[in-house]
Amino acid sequence: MTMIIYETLRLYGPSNGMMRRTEREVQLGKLVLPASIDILVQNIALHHDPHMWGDDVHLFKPERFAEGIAKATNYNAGAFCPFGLGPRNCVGMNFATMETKIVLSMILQRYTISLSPTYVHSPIPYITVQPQHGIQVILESLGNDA
Ligand code: HEM
Repeated sequence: MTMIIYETLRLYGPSNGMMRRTEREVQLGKLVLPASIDILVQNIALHHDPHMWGDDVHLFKPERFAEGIAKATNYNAGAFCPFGLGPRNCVGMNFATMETKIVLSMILQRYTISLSPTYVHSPIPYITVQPQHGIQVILESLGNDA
């Protein structure tokens, strides 16, 4: 389940960028950034970069995390940052991950989930990344009272 959550956050994490401000002039690769400018660091771009993830970057492959985040990112700490990075990263990270696991476990004990034929795959950035037309799913009861 952890691998599925990671891969979902990689491809469709709600955050598509983090704001930062330069305190002083800094060199970033070939770029020289002046002091006091705002930068939008697009984690969504890092998560979709084939140089980091390979040619299958756009495929939903939870197994890429089978040996952990470090291995999946080839030990590049910045390549996977759905909750941001550094001292101002998301304070809700552990809560959100635990909540996701609890909710999924509760649903999967009672139902199977499949996508409805009416579902149209169209994630769009609108403050957060969202499914443009919603996510229509079909829940089928497993017939137990778990
Ligand atoms: C899947 C769920 C979530 C994702 C992907 C997410 C992602 C993020 C990201 C990318 C940032 C910016 C971090 C940075 O600038 O480096 C952030 C900040 C923050 N998040 Fe979340 N978040 C999630 C859930 C939550 C929840 C459930 C809470 C509260 C219970 C929360 C509270 C915060 C707060 C307070 C900040 C600001 C931290 C600061 O500026 O020091 N987040 N989150």
